[in-house]
Amino acid sequence: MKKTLVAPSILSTDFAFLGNTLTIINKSAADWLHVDIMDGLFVPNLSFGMPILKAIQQYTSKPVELHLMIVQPERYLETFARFQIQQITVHAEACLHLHRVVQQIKELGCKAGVALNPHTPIDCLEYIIQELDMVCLMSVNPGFGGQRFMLQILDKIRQVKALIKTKKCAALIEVDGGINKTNGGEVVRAGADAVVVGSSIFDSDNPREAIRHLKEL
Ligand SMILES: O=C(CO)[C@@H](O)[C@H](O)COP(=O)(O)O
Repeated sequence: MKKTLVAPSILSTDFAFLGNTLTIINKSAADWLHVDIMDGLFVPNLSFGMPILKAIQQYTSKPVELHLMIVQPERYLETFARFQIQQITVHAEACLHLHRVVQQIKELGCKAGVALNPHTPIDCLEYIIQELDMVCLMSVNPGFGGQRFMLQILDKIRQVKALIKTKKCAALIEVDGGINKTNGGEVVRAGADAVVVGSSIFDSDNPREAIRHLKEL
């Protein structure tokens, strides 16, 4: 049976022990590392920038997905791509010309993902989904870890799944925010290929085991 792809979000880890956390993730069944970059404008929070990203790259053995919660992310794509990032995910709401940004990401040799805030309808994907490696559906308002999963996103997952089928394309569906072992099964049954999980992994006594359980969703 197909296993769920699991991307631990390091937003809710203790940064004083970032090296230890990365070692745990390296030894786990996690499929990639989800790294949230926030600008304090697109979302009401700041996370981290290039120095931390450099440190992450030195210690992780997992592919890295950068989730850019920043306005006009095209300003930083080249700089980010230098960190051997596997995928860059930008918000449709934050790009003036989404298609151009997706092209730029691909020209830089990275996979391209587009994230949608919970309230954003999926219409904006219709003429671009064929070119995407991934659609990231936010199931919380972006900016903070530890929030409650928004149930209405289950329907949105089904809608994107149907769009992918209609367009006969290969984009994966990633769902991000408030996911745990209790609600995760429903998220996967609705059509998610990948889940981004922060608190439920890093608040547990055994993050490696928590990741293993999520893979069985
Ligand atoms: O992007 C975000 C929040 O903005 C997410 O990646 C969260 O960091 C996931 O953490 P939990 O909701 O699982 O705590």
